[in-house]
Amino acid sequence: MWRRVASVFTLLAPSRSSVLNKVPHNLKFLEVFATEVMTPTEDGVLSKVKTPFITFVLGGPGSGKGTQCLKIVESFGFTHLSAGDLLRKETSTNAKFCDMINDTIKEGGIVPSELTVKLIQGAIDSSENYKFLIDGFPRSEENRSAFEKITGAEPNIVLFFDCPEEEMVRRVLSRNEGRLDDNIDTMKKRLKTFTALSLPVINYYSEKGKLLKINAVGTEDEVFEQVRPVFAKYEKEIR
Ligand SMILES: Nc1ncnc2c1ncn2[C@@H]1O[C@H](COP(=O)(O)OP(=O)(O)O)[C@@H](O)[C@H]1O
Ligand SMILES: O=c1ccn([C@@H]2O[C@H](COP(=O)(O)OP(=O)(O)O)[C@@H](O)[C@H]2O)c(=O)[nH]1
Ligand SMILES: [Mg+2]
Repeated sequence: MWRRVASVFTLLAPSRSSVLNKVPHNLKFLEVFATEVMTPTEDGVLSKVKTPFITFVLGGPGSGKGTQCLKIVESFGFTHLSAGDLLRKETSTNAKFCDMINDTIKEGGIVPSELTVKLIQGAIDSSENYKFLIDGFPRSEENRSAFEKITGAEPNIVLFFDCPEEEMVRRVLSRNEGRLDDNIDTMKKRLKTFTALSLPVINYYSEKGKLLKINAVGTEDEVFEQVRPVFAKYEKEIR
């Protein structure tokens, strides 16, 4: 029997009310690409539970994460959650955090993990889908450990768009979306943040054998031809 799991975030957080509260707490997403676990229902019968398939999409600013995510959505039906978009949206709906988020983005810094994780968690919980691209998060080891601690979940796979700095600068400066951070001063700061705080996360997942490195140089379609086989290979298993 297939059941969709309403929340990914209860494996280590049993206080939240969700179908996953019934999953034994020591079960984690250790198996890369595994999307089902056996879990006892209320009457004690074991049944298959479909667990969310989480892909972290990482890479420097302007490396093409968002662009490739849209293509993955089109071809493979994932739900795209851009952490940056969630934070930008929060600035228009949450006066309390508006200035803090905008100032952090303008300075090329990283917003406190608890807020970002809460926004990602809310977006996953309110989605009917079970396949997620989490774009632009985690940006630091602290982000990563907060996500694991708060949600009890880990990504199934991690994509890394590897792009030279000069190319990222070129792309960001011609992005033309009216963003606060698409200027040369902020970009320099963002690149420093990326090297100092985000690369360690990428190395962490590389050591765990979860990292899929993509050469981000080339046309959008050329880059996607490297991305496509990753999802095509596992499409049946995560359906
Ligand atoms: N392969 C590519 N070649 C040239 N420009 C690209 C490519 N991929 C994306 N872009 C452009 O570069 C800019 C940054 O891309 P985006 O997807 O927003 O990157 P990120 O989300 O990593 O910051 C956008 O204007 C986008 O249209
Ligand atoms: O998990 C996140 C994601 C984004 N940001 C902030 O939002 C900015 C823009 O992020 P986004 O992912 O939209 O930028 P991109 O890399 O796509 O250009 C970052 O530089 C950070 O200041 C953050 O603090 N935490
Ligand atoms: Mg982006």
